[in-house]
Amino acid sequence: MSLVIKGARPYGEGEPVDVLIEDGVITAIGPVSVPEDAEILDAGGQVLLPGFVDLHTHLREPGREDTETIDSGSAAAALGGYTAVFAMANTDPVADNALVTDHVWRRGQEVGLVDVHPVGAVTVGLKGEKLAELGTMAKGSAAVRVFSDDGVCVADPLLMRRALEYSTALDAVIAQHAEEPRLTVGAQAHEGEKSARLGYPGWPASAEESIVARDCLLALHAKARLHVCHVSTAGTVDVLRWAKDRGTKVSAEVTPHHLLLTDERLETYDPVNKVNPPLRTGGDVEKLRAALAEGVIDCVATDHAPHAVQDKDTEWSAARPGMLGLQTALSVVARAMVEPGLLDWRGVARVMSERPAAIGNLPDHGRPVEVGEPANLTLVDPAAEWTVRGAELASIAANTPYEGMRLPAVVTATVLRGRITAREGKIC
Ligand SMILES: NC(=O)N[C@@H](CC(=O)O)C(=O)O
Ligand SMILES: [Zn+2]
Ligand SMILES: [Zn+2]
Repeated sequence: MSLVIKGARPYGEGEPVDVLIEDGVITAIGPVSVPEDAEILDAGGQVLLPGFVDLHTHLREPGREDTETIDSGSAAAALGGYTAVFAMANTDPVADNALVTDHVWRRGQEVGLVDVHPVGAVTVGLKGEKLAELGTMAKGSAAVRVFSDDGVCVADPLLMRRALEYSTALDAVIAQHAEEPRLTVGAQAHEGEKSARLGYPGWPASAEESIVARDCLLALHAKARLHVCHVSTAGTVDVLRWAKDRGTKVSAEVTPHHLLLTDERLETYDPVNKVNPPLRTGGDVEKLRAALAEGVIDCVATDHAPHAVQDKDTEWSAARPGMLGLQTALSVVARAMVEPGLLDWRGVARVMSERPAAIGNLPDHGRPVEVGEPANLTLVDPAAEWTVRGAELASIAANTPYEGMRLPAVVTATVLRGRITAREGKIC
């Protein structure tokens, strides 16, 4: 099986080249002689990047298949340019044992559109009381290497310390949803001028920053790897910089929505804007963008969080937090980072593919677009624009905060191990 991508610009640099892919591996770059049986993908000078890797997605299977399944979520991922995603453990039942994590992995391979790597829960039932069997999940067919109680924080410092210590023997990383629960009881929105004026109970920046600081110290002393989920405040950036400077093995992600949207959206009272952690201020957004450009924040992760209409389109306080993200991530990053000149396409490859693949221990993703490398690739038309319509996205749920927005940059094809999984907005 061979595929030729004709006239693509790797990383958006230089003159267009042809890329020959045989048996899932890039075998030639340049002007290539096209094998007779080869499939042709005409790139027309578009940008060729390594396939995107999402460290943080909620696929809702098992348990809430009315909002997303591994099937529908894989389609959304492929259409968004992803070749690998990490599916969070807050399903029902919780992915706190190898039975569930192996099921998620197997189902992802059956669907075959994207590698679905299950995240294992840190604690049994996400209850924060006792450690789950991390070792059994690591040894299963899913070979789990990322553990997280995302949705809730591992708040108990002793449990967090034990999880970090235990993870070192598994070469795993603990991904923390940093939210001190005692500081966010009843919280509904970023605690600030907007929430005060509009009457939303506040979610203070310090609830995130205090946990990140604590966990960085625990990780440093345990010589363990910590990953901070969905960084949302300027203060967290300062803590991360301080921790990295002292040699802490800490990595961090930021979501597309925290790079683009602010608590100005609270004015609408529309729960489509409700998310955890909450949308912050313009000043936070500016600092998050700079930190991502600089590398203090390592990568972009979507925190794709589908919710049913009845759980979302209700009064603000009753609505579930979370937003769709897989199919809009690239375009939002283009708007927030590429258009203002904070990242070029090589930088996009770094934050959406290379760094997340390295953090998630995926040897075959996030690799350079070079001969001998696995053909996990994404083709992007940087000049195109599109209008977001929740109903037209591949997800079962439709809770996008970008409804009706015109966004730059379109994913025109995704290639997984040499096979086209998505092309011109359609699943292959
Ligand atoms: N981000 C959210 O607002 N919601 C996530 C949970 C989480 O990421 O904390 C969800 O599972 O819906
Ligand atoms: Zn979270
Ligand atoms: Zn999440």
